[in-house]
Amino acid sequence: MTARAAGSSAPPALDVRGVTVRFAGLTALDGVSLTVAPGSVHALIGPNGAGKSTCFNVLSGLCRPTAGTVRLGDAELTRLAPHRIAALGVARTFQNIVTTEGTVADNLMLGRHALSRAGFTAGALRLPRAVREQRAHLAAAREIAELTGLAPHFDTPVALLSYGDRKRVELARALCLEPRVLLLDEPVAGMNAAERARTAEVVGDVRARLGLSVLLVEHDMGLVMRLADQVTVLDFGRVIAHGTPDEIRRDPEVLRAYLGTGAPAEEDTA
Ligand SMILES: Nc1ncnc2c1ncn2[C@@H]1O[C@H](COP(=O)(O)OP(=O)(O)OP(=O)(O)O)[C@@H](O)[C@H]1O
Repeated sequence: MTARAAGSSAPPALDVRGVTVRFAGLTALDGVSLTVAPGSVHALIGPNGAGKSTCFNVLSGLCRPTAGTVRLGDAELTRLAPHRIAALGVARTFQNIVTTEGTVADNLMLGRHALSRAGFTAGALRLPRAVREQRAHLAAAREIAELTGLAPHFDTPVALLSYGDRKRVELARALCLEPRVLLLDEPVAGMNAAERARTAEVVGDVRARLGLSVLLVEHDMGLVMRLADQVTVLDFGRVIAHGTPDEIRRDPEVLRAYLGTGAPAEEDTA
């Protein structure tokens, strides 16, 4: 795999400082700070409406914060356009988007598009440089397919895959950007127990093999507790707790925040 994905050097820390987002009178995020340590899995949890998706939207450039900063190492990400944030090594998946078009290979090659250097004209004319580059991208896409368990389906139309596999195509497509930080928005939402367990395994493998950092939004507490090194808890746009999964499980503020929406009980992802 190419240099950035090989994990030869640890990714820089993703540092979120005092981020506030207001939507016409509603404060969706209120001075949120958290740091995703290099190479760690960091979970962002909280009841419905707590601000998790808004936080992801700020980190990926879809939403401009009213105040605060986001940095990846020395690079300032605050208010950059989404494609510039992706180019700096932050890739994301979306909660509700599940691919239905093209083959697995087509989708992964779309993920490689941002890394193409040869340009459209050179590609269309099949100039040698463009052909070589295309071959290298295809090889990288195959490696990602292997890592995410999609290799047997590489040439299969995604419409024919199970829901769990289709959601993993999204994860694989984000990985094709060779990110240093991966933002996973509810990667197991809607999956059955077997699919959730498989995805948890894939995320663990991805982190171990590629050495990237993962920020994870997920309602499945079993998955969070199993994968996360650190957990930040949001409630009504504010950070109410931060710690290891064990500390979070016992935190009275967290238990209080979840009362009425169901305590953060662990679902079975084993
Ligand atoms: N574009 C928007 N305009 C106005 N309000 C918004 C907008 N996006 C989010 N909100 C509000 O901001 C708050 C935080 O929403 P957000 O979607 O970030 O929460 P969440 O923690 O991701 O919730 P869930 O777990 O249900 O996905 C909610 O009150 C929501 O209604």
